Amino acid sequence: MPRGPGDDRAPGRGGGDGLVSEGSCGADARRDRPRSPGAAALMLLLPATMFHLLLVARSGPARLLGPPPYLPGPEALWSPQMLLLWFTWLGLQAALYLLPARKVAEGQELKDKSRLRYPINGNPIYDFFLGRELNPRIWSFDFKYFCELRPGLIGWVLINLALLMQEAELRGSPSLAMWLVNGFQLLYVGDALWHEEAVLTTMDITHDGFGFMLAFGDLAWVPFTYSLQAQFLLHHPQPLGLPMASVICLINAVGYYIFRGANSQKNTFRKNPSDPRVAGLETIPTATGRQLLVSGWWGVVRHPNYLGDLIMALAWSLPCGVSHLLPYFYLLYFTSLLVHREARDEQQCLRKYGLAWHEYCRRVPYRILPYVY
Ligand SMILES: NC(=O)C1=CN([C@@H]2O[C@H](COP(=O)(O)OP(=O)(O)OC[C@H]3O[C@@H](n4cnc5c(N)ncnc54)[C@H](OP(=O)(O)O)[C@@H]3O)[C@@H](O)[C@H]2O)C=CC1
Ligand SMILES: CC(C)CCC[C@@H](C)[C@H]1CC=C2C3=C(CC[C@@]21C)[C@@]1(C)CC[C@H](O)C(C)(C)[C@@H]1CC3
Repeated sequence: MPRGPGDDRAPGRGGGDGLVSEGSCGADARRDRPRSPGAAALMLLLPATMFHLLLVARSGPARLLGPPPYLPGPEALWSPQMLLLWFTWLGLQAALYLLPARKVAEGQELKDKSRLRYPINGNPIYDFFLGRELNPRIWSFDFKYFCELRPGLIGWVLINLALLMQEAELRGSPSLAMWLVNGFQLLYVGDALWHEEAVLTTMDITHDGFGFMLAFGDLAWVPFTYSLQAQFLLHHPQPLGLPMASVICLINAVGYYIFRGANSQKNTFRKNPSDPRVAGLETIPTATGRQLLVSGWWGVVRHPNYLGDLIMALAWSLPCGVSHLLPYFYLLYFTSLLVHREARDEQQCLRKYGLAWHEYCRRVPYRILPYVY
């Protein structure tokens, strides 16, 4: 297909005009996707879970495993003003996304050897859940890339801030636990935005379609479920002494050090294997010409970045004390998400690298937690 106006792909074989199409830009993410019957259930269960968590967080007993303390009336669930506010927020983020980009980065190589450009300043039910379009775009607006980092993540820390300010109004000043949760999660979101380009090498951008999971995940699950600890603390203040707060800060620092170190090492290596920061690392050659790191962070376990992320998830829950299970929901959900994600990535890498991946698994036998898993 001839390259039309607004084509956002770097030169390469294949057609496509930057619009969503069946061509290279409309790459179909379903190619090698195993079927799973759970998608329909998840599309009902996930919104219900999110509402249950938010209702329980506001209730006195805060019993995660019990029935919701009350069911709000329609007037509490529907507000034209809130809908307008949400679309205004989305519109603002979309407008900021469309501002002239300081830099334009190229994405991962597509099947037709072309690469999409991203400004740097997302069976019928199952496909709907996991998405069909790998790169849903209208001209240069990439819906998956836009949703991945901006409205949900920035919305998450804004909700946290609103809860911190509400606690200040309620109790005179925010609690130390609320400050910690706000600070840790602001660091996490700020890091994601600072390393915006790194999202181009994540599975969501390179492999997953933009369907219900990523749309709901980015726009609802992240802002309203990831702010659960702050929600809980507003309604269930927790005493936290400086010694314990210091230990929790250390745990978060260790997690962030591993998370950032591992992600930056792999992303630097993928962008330029000769970069002095990674050139000395031991690698395994593969038939694709790409190499696999087998020393450094990626020689400890096969997903060191997941380990760092999980350690931070623990640090986000600890300020909420141990009297309730609710604040640990994120850690439980996130562990299952990353275990499932690691298994999906494992299958993709086995297809990509064959014997080289077997050799990597032999040399680095643990997936996420050394000597455990
Ligand atoms: N907070 C949240 O809700 C979530 C956070 N995350 C975080 O997102 C980050 C990215 O995770 P994710 O997108 O799953 O994927 P990863 O960043 O872990 O990337 C996986 C890819 O990295 C490459 N790779 C794997 N092993 C090696 C190696 N030894 N040497 C070189 N390249 C290797 C492979 O791709 P290739 O070889 O093709 O380059 C593989 O497919 C993680 O830190 C994770 O914790 C993820 C999901 C949810
Ligand atoms: C609702 C479902 C059960 C689960 C939906 C999962 C999504 C919420 C996550 C899938 C991958 C994500 C990533 C991040 C946020 C959560 C989602 C969208 C991420 C942007 C968080 C910040 C990190 O620094 C990152 C590495 C950029 C993450 C990329 C993956």
